[in-house]
Amino acid sequence: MSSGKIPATVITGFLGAGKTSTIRHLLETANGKRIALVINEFGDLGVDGEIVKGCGIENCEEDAVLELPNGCICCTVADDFIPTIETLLNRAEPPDHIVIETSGLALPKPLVKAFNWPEIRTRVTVDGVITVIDGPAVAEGLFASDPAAVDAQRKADESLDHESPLEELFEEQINCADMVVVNKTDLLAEAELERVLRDVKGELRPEVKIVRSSYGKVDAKVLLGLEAAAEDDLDSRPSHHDDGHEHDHDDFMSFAVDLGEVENPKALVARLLPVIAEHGILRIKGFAKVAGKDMRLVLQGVGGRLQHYYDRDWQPEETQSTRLVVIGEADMDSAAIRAALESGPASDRSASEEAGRESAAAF
Ligand SMILES: Nc1nc2c(ncn2[C@@H]2O[C@H](COP(=O)(O)OP(=O)(O)OP(=O)(O)O)[C@@H](O)[C@H]2O)c(=O)[nH]1
Repeated sequence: MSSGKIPATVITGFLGAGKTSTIRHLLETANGKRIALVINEFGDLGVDGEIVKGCGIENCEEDAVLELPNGCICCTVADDFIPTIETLLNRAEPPDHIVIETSGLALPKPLVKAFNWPEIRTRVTVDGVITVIDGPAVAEGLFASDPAAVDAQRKADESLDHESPLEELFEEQINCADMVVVNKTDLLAEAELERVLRDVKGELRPEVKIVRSSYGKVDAKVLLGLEAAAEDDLDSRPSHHDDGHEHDHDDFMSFAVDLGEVENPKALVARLLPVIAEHGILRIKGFAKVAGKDMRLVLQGVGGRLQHYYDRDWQPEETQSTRLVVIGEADMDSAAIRAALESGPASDRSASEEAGRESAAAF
């Protein structure tokens, strides 16, 4: 980059939209570029970092992945984010490019603003903000306002912010974008996709490019090198929080459950699906111990869609158990969800009796 600054790309997007998948593909197509990855995750299991570290991609060494597990990168800028970037910049061999994955609940604009902090301003620039969108979730109206609820809220208190937390986050993330990736096109009929593309386009600044993808398969050449210098262009990226209005951490919550050993993946899925549906769980992910298997099972749920696959052998130092992070809106009933998930077949439960350990945290 002509400025001599190291470029940084911010990858944002709602829970489960496909950020980690996009980053994996980016690393696979980076063509020898030395990329450092900063991963910020909501929930305390570090699932995304683990998945990327286990990827086996050439050029993707473990020390190139730094995790910021505190849930909301935009609110821990001074304590976590700036020191992490400084660490990367001060390495004997600094990276060619920094890629930052925000948690699905983070606001990108405060993060972009942080690139103006004197500690890093002269050495790094925001090459671009890339917002990954879950195409089917947009098509199903997950981020649209609920007119009845808004009306009821307005009647109750005129001064309230009338948008749903999901709608507001979606707007924050696309308002800040330099490029939007409409992902999961494999799950959309052409007409639905066209509608999503049209709707999203209507919300964006005119110069913002939209690309479509399936499983985040967008080449690094497309994603990197936008040269947006977004930190110099904050005014064109409107945010609900420009007036100093605080970013509310109480809209969403996460907690971890430990389900011991499961009989097989099918039984685990059968146990999870009705609970996800009944409680409107937004995201569930983690690793499972399957009876008789040496390999760890990765479990990924976005809304009612569940995927699982074995990624690698359990390591000797790891506790072989099923640990999942559950993420939802703040009013979800964590006690009922925990009870429902733990009431699987007795053989599935044996190892998890002491698992009351709740790492619940409201953000
Ligand atoms: N069918 C389909 N599934 C996808 C696609 N992209 C990602 N997924 C799946 O969606 C789930 C979530 O994908 P991730 O890439 O982990 O999403 P994320 O945005 O990083 O998730 P969080 O970091 O938890 O917010 C995984 O099970 C993926 O395999 C896609 O294009 N099509």
